[in-house]
Amino acid sequence: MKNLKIFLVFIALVFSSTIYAQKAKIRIIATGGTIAGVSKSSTESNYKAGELGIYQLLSAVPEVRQIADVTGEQLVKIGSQDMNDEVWLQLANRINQLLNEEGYDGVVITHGTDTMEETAYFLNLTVHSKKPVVLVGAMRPATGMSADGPLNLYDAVAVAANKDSHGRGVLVVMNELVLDAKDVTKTSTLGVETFKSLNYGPLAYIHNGKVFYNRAPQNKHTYQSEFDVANLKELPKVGIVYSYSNASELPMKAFIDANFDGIVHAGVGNGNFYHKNFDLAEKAQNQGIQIVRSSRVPSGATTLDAEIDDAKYHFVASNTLNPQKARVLLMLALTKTNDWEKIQQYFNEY
Ligand SMILES: NC(=O)CC[C@H](N)C(=O)O
Repeated sequence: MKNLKIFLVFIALVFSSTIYAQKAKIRIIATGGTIAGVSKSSTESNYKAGELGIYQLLSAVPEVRQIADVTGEQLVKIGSQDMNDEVWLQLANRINQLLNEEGYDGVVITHGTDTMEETAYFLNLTVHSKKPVVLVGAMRPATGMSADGPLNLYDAVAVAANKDSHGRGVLVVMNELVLDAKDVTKTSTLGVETFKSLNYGPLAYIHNGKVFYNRAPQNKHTYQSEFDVANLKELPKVGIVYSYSNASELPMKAFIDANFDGIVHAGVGNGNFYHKNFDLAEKAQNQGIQIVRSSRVPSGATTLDAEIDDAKYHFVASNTLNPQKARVLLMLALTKTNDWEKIQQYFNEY
């Protein structure tokens, strides 16, 4: 009887230690945003983003400790409208370190939603690992009624700890969906269902912490990426010019005069220009400023049956990349080359 008891305790110990050993080691990097936002009352719509620290966020979801071995660090505490190249470079380098040198199995980044899609795409091109990197945020502040942050954070850790998430590039987890960095975009200023993949649909849905994948991104990313920011102190200067009827040429002119390295044109329809901006863009390209033809239309590509002959003007078609993501790829492409054909190749591959 005594031997049986010792045997059972031994089995329980071995069993629990293997369960513990199997828990993925996940690092959370906190940057701010509404997920860490605080308002005066639970119904207050006016709030301050990025107030709470990482361990305060985690205390709202103790359940994450059941699915992963979670630790955290605070990189910055900002609303993501203030996201910038410097923080992007720090973030990419830190994630590469955590995954490739410090033995973490996955990284979750808490982030404001305003520019989350840009950060996701930047990391998709600069993190070199198959391990999951997940961005997560919230639309309601942490102190709001039915705050969406705790469930989103729980889901993000579940996705980061899931073996099926490997090799799918950087992911955005919001509102029980997994969305890929290239296609995801914010579509509503207020709704919790704001993030959508308008061209290809979500990669997976999540229910009770279980992740059900439907597809994998077809473009190159993360472990296949040839972009490396490890030794960069800054990124090339690329601006965005927005088009509309009777558009002014002043913004395009200002970027040219300020010697920007590239301009992304958020054109109308299939990437079309107001004629005065077209003339300026042609002139800029001849001076060595790269022009990417994107569109203000939320979905579809700027390539097929375009009214503009890109090969003639040496313009680069953004394909399905929206202007803010086309800017990210153009900045990274310009760290490698100033040849428009090579840049177009990057836009076809990434
Ligand atoms: N829902 C949000 O996260 C918006 C808050 C803030 N503007 C940000 O992007 O950080």
